[in-house]
Amino acid sequence: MQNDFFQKAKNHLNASKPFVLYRKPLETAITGLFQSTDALHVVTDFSKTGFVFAPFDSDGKTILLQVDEKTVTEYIAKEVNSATGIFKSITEDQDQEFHINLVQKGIDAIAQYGLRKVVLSRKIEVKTSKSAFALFKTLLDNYSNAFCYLWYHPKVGLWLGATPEILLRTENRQLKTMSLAGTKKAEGAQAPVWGAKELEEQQMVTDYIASSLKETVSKLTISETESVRAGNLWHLRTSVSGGLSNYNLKEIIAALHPTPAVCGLPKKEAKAFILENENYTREFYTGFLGELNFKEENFRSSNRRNRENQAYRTVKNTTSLYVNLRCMQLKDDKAWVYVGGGITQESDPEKEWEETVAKSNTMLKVVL
Ligand SMILES: C=C(O[C@H]1C=CC=C(C(=O)O)[C@@H]1O)C(=O)O
Repeated sequence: MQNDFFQKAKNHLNASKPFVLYRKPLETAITGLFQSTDALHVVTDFSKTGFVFAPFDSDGKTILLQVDEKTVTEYIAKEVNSATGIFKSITEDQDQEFHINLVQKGIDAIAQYGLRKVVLSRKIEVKTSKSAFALFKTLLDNYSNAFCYLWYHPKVGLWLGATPEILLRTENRQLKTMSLAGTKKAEGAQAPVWGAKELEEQQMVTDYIASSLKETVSKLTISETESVRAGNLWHLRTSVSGGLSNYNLKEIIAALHPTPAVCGLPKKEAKAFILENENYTREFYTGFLGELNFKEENFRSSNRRNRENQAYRTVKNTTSLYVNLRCMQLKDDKAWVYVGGGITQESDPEKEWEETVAKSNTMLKVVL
């Protein structure tokens, strides 16, 4: 079964037809969605059904993969060696100098122009001889609590990732989202002791999400903040949930994306700073991806006295979108790995550089 699943995807890739393979966090089922033509469908109002792939810059095109065929199979993850190395790219020395200067510029802009936080990132180019499918399986084996995917469209490109961050999940009129920010390298199994910089940086994301959803969400619930592990890193996470008074996905997405976990605060100024000062275009890194308006069927049986067993079928409308972090783009024998981090007044440029090195390990350890 699993061979057929991957063979079908390989055939699609060879025929230059769009598809996506993915596994949700802590699940064993992998899903393949296949589009039968190479048409480029663009999302305008988020009312259609399909798999969305959206860029960081919301002025860019959000792609919709139309589901002409769907297959699901079980994937038994292989045991992996959890050792991590330090992988150096060819241009690391120039990259380091540029990134440290960029972070310093960000800190200066925070002091001078009323920015509170800006997320600054870079792109690392490495050579790889591994196939997209081999890389995807290694992601599945290594990152069981991430959303792992392999996405392809002949007119856009080939992307892979293992992201720890949900943008949003809706089930009918229930909404769940999260604020994920703050990073520390894992040393042993113990959660780290967080510093004021990380706590403040993550709190800004929580406050922003809560205030952005104020109008559209009733009974907003904000959880305690907890430490969560993603590969060799720890992050701070707060869950946010509530009921949607008005189900308008386009509005909700516009209110959330891009959150200060990937852009900054105030949003408009931080985005302008990023577009002007990063020396590359993020494309789909720090965008979002996932299932849009899927129908989930549930069967419940009722065993009431004096009645035959009856099965009730309920259909839920669900959307599950993830932020495109810990990801890479593949082209020929090259992989571009994308990494960034949140800069605040308290940031130390050297440490921010090291944080991006640690984050890049998530992808580089599977590529090299
Ligand atoms: C922008 C990235 O991470 C975000 C998500 C978690 C922690 C982050 C941080 O500590 O800066 C970032 O906000 C990235 O991994 O490329």
